[in-house]
Amino acid sequence: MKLKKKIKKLRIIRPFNCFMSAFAVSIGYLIAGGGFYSLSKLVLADLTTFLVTGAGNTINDYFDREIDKINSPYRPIPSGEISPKSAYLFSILLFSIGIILSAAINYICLLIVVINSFLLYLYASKFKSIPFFGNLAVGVIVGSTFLFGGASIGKIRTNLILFGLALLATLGREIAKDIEDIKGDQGSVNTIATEYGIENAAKLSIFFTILAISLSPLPYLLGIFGIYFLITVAIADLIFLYSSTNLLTSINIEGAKKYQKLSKIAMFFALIAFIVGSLS
Ligand SMILES: CC(C)=CCC/C(C)=C/CC/C(C)=C/CC/C(C)=C/COC[C@H](O)COP(=O)(O)O
Ligand SMILES: CC(C)=CCC/C(C)=C/CC/C(C)=C/CC/C(C)=C/COP(=O)(O)OP(=O)(O)O
Ligand SMILES: [Mg+2]
Repeated sequence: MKLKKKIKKLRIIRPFNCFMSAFAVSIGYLIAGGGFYSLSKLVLADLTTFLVTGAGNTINDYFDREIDKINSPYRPIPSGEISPKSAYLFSILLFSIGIILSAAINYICLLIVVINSFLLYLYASKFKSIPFFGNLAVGVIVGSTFLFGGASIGKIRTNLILFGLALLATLGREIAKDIEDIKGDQGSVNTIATEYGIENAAKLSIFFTILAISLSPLPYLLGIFGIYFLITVAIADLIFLYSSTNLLTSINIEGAKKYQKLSKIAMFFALIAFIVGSLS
């Protein structure tokens, strides 16, 4: 029973996001030409990313513990499963292990992890309350997963297009998530939704999502990936498009909730498309 409770507490790191981030790093590694010869670097990079993502999600819940009593009362801290102090210390431990592991890869990876760790901490404690800038910080961090995968074998510039696509799609999703969180954010966190209204936030969210969709054929048009990528990424684009039209027709908290969940599924299919592209 005790082990079950401990495992349940680990949901504070949002394991699915940790795996998804590490998966993106593996894709960046593959596309940059990583092979079996440097698998140890890939394993270290994936583990580092899993831990730093978990640390970022945990410190986010620590600083959001008051607003999450309204926005997400089921999360581990507001539900009383984990004390704020334990969550804070656990997050710092994960950041520390991630930084140490990245030093074993190379200096570029160490630099990326230190920058991302500070950005994740500052996002949770300060940037989240700066409209748009907070969303942009999350987009940059998510996009950096592809750069980190290439950096593990010394090729940081290889995945700049994937960085841009991930940044734009994440930016769209984060702005919509702030619509979903507007009740708890009101009066304590300044977001595009709280400062400029739900309708403007929805339009800006859809703008960045459509921009990401429009640019998604670039890896094919530039000859980086083949036709199988184009076919597979079209699935992701269709889900992004469906989620955006959904939000456009129901510009409210429920519409934003549905949009951001569909958008995450689209992101997963986009990752599959990148894998297909790198293997075909
Ligand atoms: C159009 C096109 C091809 C776009 C590319 C989309 C793409 C590949 C995006 C990157 C996906 C990725 C690597 C996600 C990492 C995991 C993740 C969902 C991170 C976001 O975390 C912050 C978020 O606010 C956490 O909230 P929640 O997901 O609701 O727990
Ligand atoms: C490449 C390396 C070394 C690390 C990457 C680290 C990554 C990809 C982290 C995952 C994405 C990320 C930026 C998470 C930040 C924490 C977070 C949950 C942001 C969203 O916070 P809120 O706006 O409070 O939304 P919630 O309602 O989901 O808490
Ligand atoms: Mg939060």
